Amino acid sequence: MTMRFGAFTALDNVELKVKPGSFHALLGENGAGKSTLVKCIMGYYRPTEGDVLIGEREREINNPRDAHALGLGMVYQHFTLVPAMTVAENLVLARDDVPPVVNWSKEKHDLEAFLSRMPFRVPLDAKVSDISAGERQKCEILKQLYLKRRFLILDEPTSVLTPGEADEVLGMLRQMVESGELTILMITHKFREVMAFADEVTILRRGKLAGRGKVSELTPDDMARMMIGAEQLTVQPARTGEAGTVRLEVNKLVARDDAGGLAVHDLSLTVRAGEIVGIAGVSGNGQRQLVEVLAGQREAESGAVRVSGEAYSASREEMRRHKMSLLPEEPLKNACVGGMSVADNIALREFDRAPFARGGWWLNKSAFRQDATTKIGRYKIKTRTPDTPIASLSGGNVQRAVLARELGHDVEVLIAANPCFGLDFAAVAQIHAEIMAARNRGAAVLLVSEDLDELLELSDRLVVMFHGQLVYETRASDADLTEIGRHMAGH
Ligand SMILES: Nc1ncnc2c1ncn2[C@@H]1O[C@H](COP(=O)(O)OP(=O)(O)OP(=O)(O)O)[C@@H](O)[C@H]1O
Repeated sequence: MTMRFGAFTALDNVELKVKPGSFHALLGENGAGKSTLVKCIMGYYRPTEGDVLIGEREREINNPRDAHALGLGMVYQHFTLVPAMTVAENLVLARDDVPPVVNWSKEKHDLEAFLSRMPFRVPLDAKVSDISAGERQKCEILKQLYLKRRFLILDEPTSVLTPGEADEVLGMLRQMVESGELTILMITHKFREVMAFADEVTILRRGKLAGRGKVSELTPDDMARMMIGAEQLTVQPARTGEAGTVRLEVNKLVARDDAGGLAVHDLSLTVRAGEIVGIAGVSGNGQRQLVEVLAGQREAESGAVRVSGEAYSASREEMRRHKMSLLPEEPLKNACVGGMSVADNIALREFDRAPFARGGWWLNKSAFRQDATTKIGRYKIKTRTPDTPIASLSGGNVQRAVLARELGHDVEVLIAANPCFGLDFAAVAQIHAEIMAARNRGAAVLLVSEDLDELLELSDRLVVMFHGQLVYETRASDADLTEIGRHMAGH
C-alpha cells in the first residue's frame, strides 16, 4: 500500500499480513504512518496504490461502511460513547439498523444474551459518564463485537487506562483471540504490551516497512532498533541541585467543572524552584480543571495563586514575566490553532515582540520561519515544511511542536499535563530529559500525569488528587505504590 498526501509519501509500498485468530502489533515512531495505514484499511482514506485482501480476496473498501460490512471494526484511543446515555442505549443506537421505535425490553433481553457469551460484562443500565475508564474501553470493544466485527483494529487502546485496567482488557482480548473468535491488529507504543499479548509484530519507519516477525523471537531492543534505525536516544540528565524558594503557590483554590460541580476543592499546594511536584490520580478527579485555572482557561471560584510571591491571574503578560510554560493535554485542541502553520504555532507566545514584530504590529514572517526551522531541527519535528498546517502533523509531532514553543527558551515555572500521552519511546525519552533539565536549571515543575511510572521517575515530591483534593503526599524516593494506589482509589 502506498499513500501520498500531495508530494509527501506517508506510506511507501508497505505490506502487512495479519493471520486469522492472531494478535498482531503495529509499531512505529510518531509519524511513521501507522494511523494512515489503518485508515486506508478502514476506508477513511483511499490509498494512492495498493489493495486490501481479506481471506486472499481483493476487496473494495471505499468507506468505513464497506469495512464494517466485511467485519472490520476500529477502537480509538479516545472514547466515542455518548456519556449521557446508558451502556445499553449506546450499544443499540450504534447499529446501522436501529428501528424507528425501539422495543427496549426485547433489546435488553437480546443484549443480556449477547453479554452472556462474552468473556467480560459491563453494567447495561449504567450511564457511561458514571463508569470507569477501564469499563468504558470494555464497552467500546463490546460495541464492536455486538456489531459483529471480528477483525478489530485498536489504536493505542490502553493510553487512557491504568496498567491494571490495561492488562485486564488486553488479557480478555487475548482469550478471545485464542478461542478463535477474534483477530486483532493493535497500534501501541508500549513494548510491555507487545511482549505480553501479541503473537506477531510489524514495524514501520518513516512510511516504510522496517521489520516484522514473531514476538517470541524478538526482544524489545530489537524492536526499538527497527523503529528508530541509527537515531540516538536522548539520555536523561541526572537529578542535580536542591529545591530553592517557593515559585508556585496555590492557596485554597476552588474551581467548578463545566456542569457546575465542584472539581477542585480547597486545594493548597506549593512548588519550589528546582523541584518537580507530581500529581497522581485517576483522570476526572479535578486535575484538568486545576491545570485550566493555572493556564487561564478557567475562572477559579475562590482561592489564590501566587507566582514568585506575586498574585497571579494567568494573563499573557504575567506568564511572560514569570517565564511560565504550559504543556496541556490534547495539545492540538488546547495549545494550537490547527489551520495555522507549524511556524506560526511555534511563534504564538512571542509573535508580537522583537524580532518577530516591529512597532507592535508589523510581523516579520521570515523571523518566524527561521526560528521555527531551528526548533524543528532541535525537537525533531517531522513536518514537510515550517508552513505546513499543524493539524496535518501526526499526534506526536504536534506534541513536539508545542514542546519546542514552550521549552525552547528560559523557563521558571512549567506546568505539564500528561505530556507524553501517545508519544513513542524516543519522544518520551526526549521530553523526560527536557523536563529534568528544566528542573536542574531551577524551574519549578508541576507535573500532572496518569502514568505512575513517569511520575515516580521524574518527581521529587508526589501528591495524590482525589475528588478535587490532595489526599496524600510523599517524597518520590520513599513512595510506596500500594499506598499511592489506595489513595488514588479514595481509600
Ligand atoms: N491528512 C493528512 N494530510 C497530510 N499529511 C498527513 C495527513 N495525515 C497524515 N499525514 C502525514 O503522514 C505521516 C504519517 O502520519 P500518521 O498519523 O500515519 O503517523 P503515526 O505513525 O500514526 O504517528 P503517531 O504515533 O504520532 O500517531 C505524518 O508525517 C503526517 O504528517
